[in-house]
Order: sequence, then C-alpha cells, then structure tokens
Amino acid sequence: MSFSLPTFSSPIICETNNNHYNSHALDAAYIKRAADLADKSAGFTSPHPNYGCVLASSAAGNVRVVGEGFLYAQGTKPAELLAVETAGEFSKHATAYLNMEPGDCPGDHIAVSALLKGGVERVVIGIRHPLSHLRGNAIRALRSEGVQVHVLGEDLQSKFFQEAIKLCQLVNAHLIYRVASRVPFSVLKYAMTLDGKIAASSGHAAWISSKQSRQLVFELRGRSDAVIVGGNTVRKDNPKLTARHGGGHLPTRIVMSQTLNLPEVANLWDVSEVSTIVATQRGARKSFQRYLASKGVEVVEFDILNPRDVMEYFYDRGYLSILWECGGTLAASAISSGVIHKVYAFVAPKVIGGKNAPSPVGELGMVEMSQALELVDVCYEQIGPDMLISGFIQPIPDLAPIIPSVNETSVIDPSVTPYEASIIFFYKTWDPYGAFSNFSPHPIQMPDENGDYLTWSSVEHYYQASKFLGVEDPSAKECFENIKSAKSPEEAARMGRKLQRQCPHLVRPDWDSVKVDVMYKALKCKFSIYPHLNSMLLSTAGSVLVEASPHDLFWGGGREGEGLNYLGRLLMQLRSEFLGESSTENSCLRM
Ligand SMILES: Nc1c(N[C@@H]2O[C@H](COP(=O)(O)O)[C@@H](O)[C@H]2O)[nH]c(=O)[nH]c1=O
Repeated sequence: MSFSLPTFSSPIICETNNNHYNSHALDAAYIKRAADLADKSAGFTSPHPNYGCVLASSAAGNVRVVGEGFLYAQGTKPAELLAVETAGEFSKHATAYLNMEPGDCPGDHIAVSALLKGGVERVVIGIRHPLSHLRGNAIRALRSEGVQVHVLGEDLQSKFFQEAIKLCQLVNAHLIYRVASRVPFSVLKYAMTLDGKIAASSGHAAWISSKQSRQLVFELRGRSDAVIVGGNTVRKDNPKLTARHGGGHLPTRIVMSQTLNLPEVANLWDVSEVSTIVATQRGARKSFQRYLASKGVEVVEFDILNPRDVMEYFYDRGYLSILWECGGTLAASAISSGVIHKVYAFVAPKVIGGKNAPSPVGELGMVEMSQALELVDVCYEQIGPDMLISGFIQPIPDLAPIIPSVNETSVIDPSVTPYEASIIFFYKTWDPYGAFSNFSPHPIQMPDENGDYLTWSSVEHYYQASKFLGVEDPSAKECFENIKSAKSPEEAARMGRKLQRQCPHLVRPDWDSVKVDVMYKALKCKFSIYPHLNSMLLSTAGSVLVEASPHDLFWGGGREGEGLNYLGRLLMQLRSEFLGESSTENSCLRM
C-alpha cells in the first residue's frame, strides 16, 4: 500500500514565532512524519500495530527534530524508546509526536516509561489505540504524571489535522478494520486489461501488468499476513505467491477450494520457504487431504466453506492483513460476504477482447448501475505503463470513542477476553494478556551449557536457539548464534522452525524430551524477574490459560481445543508454584 506520505529528507527546522497558526501546522507536519516512520517496517516483518515517534525540541527558538524511531516488529523496542535513546539529553522538555497512542503489552509501560524518563514535556497523538483493552491507558498514564497530552481531533481542532489523522488511520488501517469488523483487513488486488479482462479467453494471463506493477505486488504481499487464491487460480496459473523482495516477511499462502480438485504437483505445495494452508469443505477428498499433509501443507476444514467463516478463522489466528489475488468468482463471493475492505486495480493499456475472457469480479447480483459499489479515498497512481486505482469499499471506521474526560482517572480493568470468563486466551502481544506470549518484549537471562548467563531478547529467541544447544557440529553453533541475534521473536521463530525442518541432524537428539523443561525454565525466569508479569500471572488464578494458536497443536490450544496447550499448562503450573500451591517435583507435566 503506497501512501502518498510526505517524506522529510532532513530534520524539520522551523522558526517558531509563537503563532498559534504555526504550532498547528508544525504539529500536523510532525504527526505526518510519525505516520511515515510507522510504515517503515512494512514488508520486513509480519504485519503488527505500526508505531512511529518523532521528538522535537524548541531549544534556542528553533524547533528541531532531536530523535526518531519506529517499532520494527512485535516484541522489539517501542518507537518511543528508540526515539528517546536517539535524542539523548535533547529529549528533556521535548515534544513527542506519535501516530498512535502507545500500546505496550498490556501490563507493560515500556513506551510510556521511556517518554517519562526522557523528560518529554508534551505528547501529541494522532489517534487513540483502536484496541479497547489498550485505548486510553497510555494517555491516562502520561497525564497522571503531569505530561501535557494532546490528541488530534479531541484536544486539538484545526483544518491542518484532517490529513494528518487520515494518514495515522491509513498506516494502521489493518488494525482499525480488524477491530471494527472482527475479520482481518482484506485487500482485493487484480491486474486487468483496459477492456476489463484478467486473462485471455484461453486463460493465459502472463503478463497483463508491467514488471514495475508486479514489483509493487511483491511489496503488497510482503505487507500481508497471507495471500489468498481460489482453486481455479491454482489450476490455471500454478502461482508461487511469494513476495520475492529478497528477504523480509513472507506471507502464508491460502487456497480456498471446496472440492480439493487441485493438482498433485503445484508450486504452492513447496513449503520449504513459506507455509501454505488449504481451506476446504469438511470431508472433501480425504485422500488428497492426507497427500497435502504429507507435503507439509496445513488443511483446515469448514462446515460450509465461505469467505466470512474463513476470515473469522484467520481473525482468531491473529491475522491483521490479507491480500486476495483470486479470480472473479471468489472475488465476488468475498465482496458479497462483506470481507473485502480495499481494492487495488492495476489497469494495463492493453486490449485483449474475448467474449469469454474472465473479468476481475463475477456475479454480485446487481442489475442497475446505481447499485455499483463506489470506492472512497480513491488514489490514482501511474506505475510504469499501468494505472493503479486503489480505494476503500468500506470507509475507514471512525473508532473515535466516547471521549473520556481529561481527568478521567478510573483504571480500565483488562477486559476479560470475549470467550468464557473462566478461560483466558492469549496469542498476539497486543491481546489483553499478550504479555504471556513468548513474543513479548521481555529479555531474560539464561545459563548456557557452561553455566554462563546470556541475555536473550525474548523467550522465543531462547527456546528456538536451545534446539541447537550442545551439538558439536559447527553449523549447529552457527544456528544457535544466528537465532540469538535475530532482530525479532518472529524472525527467531521462523529461523528456528526452518532450520529444524531443513537440518534435523543439527537439532540436539534429546530435544523432544527436554523442550518442555527448556520452556519452563525460560518462563520461570521471565515471570520471576518482571514483578508486573508475575502479578499479572497470579491475577489469573482460577482461570484456565490457553495459548490461542490454532495451528501449533503442541504449545497451543488448537481451533476446537484439540491442541495440547503446553504453553498454557506451563504458565498455570508456574502460577501454582508461585502461589506456593505446588512445586515442580510433583508436577503434572513430568515427561
Ligand atoms: N497475471 C497477473 C497477475 N496474476 C496473479 O498473480 C499470480 C501469480 O503470482 P506469482 O506466481 O507469484 O508470479 C496469479 O496466480 C494471479 O493471482 N498478477 C499481476 O499483478 N499481474 C499480472 O499480470
């Protein structure tokens, strides 16, 4: 998604003549910069809430940017901390510009603490956090510490701010739509000729759009949790659906196929680089399901295969953003199901004709042109010889909440998840109990095989690297080091799983019998050294903790509870140990 965000080549330096007009213009400009920064990690890590922070200081009459930062991935340093670290002592008395209200792991205050410790005097925020369990918390915390907080559109009204607010909404459109519609943010992308065809009547489609356009498609894929196609596209195009941008995030490939009438040989069945999930009708072609599973392809059955049920499933898997690159039939079904939010149409200056040539969207049941879906916030961009027309089928929801009063002091209890109160599900770090996730940004210190303590950026880094600990082979030591220095928990997990799959001989031979204990020790460290995590864990006493990963059936709970939920079980055992109710020697988890 290419935003026409203003980019600032050099720090913005403006004379402040204390004119009210300038200060609004300046606030708007810095907020736009923060939104621009927030978008920087797109394509390099899986989609996550995007944060950018600009610190500006008006020492000696000139307003000068003294620090900037953006969140690189879930579980890495918050933008605010990075900006304060860059600014050093210049953060004192500075103003912080944030595209979105800080949203630390619930119970954490890393971002807010960074601003307070940095001595920031004023904070300007583009939009409040869309997640209800986070919204308003950081604003309240900053205000309770005497920091002046201005939220655009609430505390600051001006014509300058409309565009800035829009950019802040756009850079987190995936999060906003997910919250408002409880399905991932879905973008329908297609390439078509000037006369509206996505292939010749023979089905041949390579290529309609130009190399430059296809390069942008790779970027769009890199920004997505998954790319989804129908069975027909698999049969006709045998697509790879990889981002091919030389590194960075690779989206999962999803195939929706009712009948599983799919070829045995297909690029999508090669899961060496990135996973593939096939969504099908319950009971379809069991033998072919087994064949796909034997190739490492995950098959998920649905009672009635339809876009909404599939999207609700991927909502549960924590997906924020999905790119639909499907044919007209599935595109129409997805639009009719109301799960498509945005459209990217690449129009090539070509005419192919063909009365049977397929078009981008099949039957929507509309008989009058007045029924046509009118896009809003439409952008027109020339990409090489092609024209990219993009816009929203559904306008960005305005989550502007009932504005709590400025001195509203009631502390919002972390909302219990929408499931039964006695069960607490956690998965993504931004979930209400996201701090229980192994991706949470809580470094731990663990002993290596010589008893020397090493610092690990997250539990995930430590767990994945432990697979290769103590194996003599030099390549195993290299795996260990590479995982330890991975830039985010997601990359550590991707590296560890891929190396385990591709080089099983490098994994310590006793891994299956020690992995639970390895995890337990890491969790014990994490929930011992962070008092607020310890109290959060103890506060769940009496509830069942379930890691809501529907695909990791060992550590997670699975979609219908078929998973072993070892992570939830270890956390509950740890909770008991801390509560003094039991000790590990009589643990129910003895291997
Ligand atoms: N022909 C065509 C597209 N076709 C789409 O791209 C898929 C092939 O992706 P890959 O195997 O990764 O190259 C194909 O299945 C269809 O969804 N896309 C475009 O941007 N422009 C084009 O001209």
